[in-house]
Amino acid sequence: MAGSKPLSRFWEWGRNIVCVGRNYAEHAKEMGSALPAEPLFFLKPSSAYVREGSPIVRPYYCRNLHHEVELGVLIGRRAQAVPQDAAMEHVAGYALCLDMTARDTQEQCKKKGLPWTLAKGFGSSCPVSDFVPKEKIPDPHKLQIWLKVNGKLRQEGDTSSMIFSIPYLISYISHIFTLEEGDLILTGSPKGVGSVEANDEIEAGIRDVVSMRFKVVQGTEPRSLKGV
Ligand SMILES: CC(=O)CC(=O)C(=O)O
Ligand SMILES: [Mg+2]
Repeated sequence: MAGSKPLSRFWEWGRNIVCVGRNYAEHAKEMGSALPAEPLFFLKPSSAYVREGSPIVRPYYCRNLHHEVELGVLIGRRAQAVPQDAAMEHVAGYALCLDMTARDTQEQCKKKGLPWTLAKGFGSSCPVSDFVPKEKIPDPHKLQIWLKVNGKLRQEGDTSSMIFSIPYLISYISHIFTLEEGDLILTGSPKGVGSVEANDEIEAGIRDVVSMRFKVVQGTEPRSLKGV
């Protein structure tokens, strides 16, 4: 049961993972997407979580797995239709997160007008760092987030460049559905997203706060699905 586990192990709670897309202008540009007038968001299942020590598994149907480094905001208190000026009272803390994306699958989904679940919601699509209590981050809009693949810097972004601020996102989402204690909001990726292959090592961090490492492995097609 969710309430019996400490919030610092939020990945064990089985709560919602709410992802915001196109929240950095330069990332929207590199994807050839228009800037959103209102937040775009989608969900990952809670079984998408993966922690350091376990690998990121590239889905068998994916030929182009992309990394997206994002700041995660952990909800500490139920938020239902909260105004922006009260939104931060519902935050317990933060985590560094990856929104792993099967980019080729996503392109197909976009073309066919299908949801992004196959592209964004596969097992291990949400690697997360240790929990960082909010007292350790006086201003979440003044953080540098970065990501390296095999030691080479691929992404470096400043959370001050978000199009929609954290209070705006919490308020906006909480007017659509109730955010529960243990829910995590991924706030969107800065520019520099790119491919990873099996055996690559991803290292990512929030400068001076937290970092994490993950290995990528290739998933195999389940026998039972062959020919379906
Ligand atoms: C184009 C995307 O995949 C949107 C997204 O996830 C983002 O972080 O931006
Ligand atoms: Mg993303």
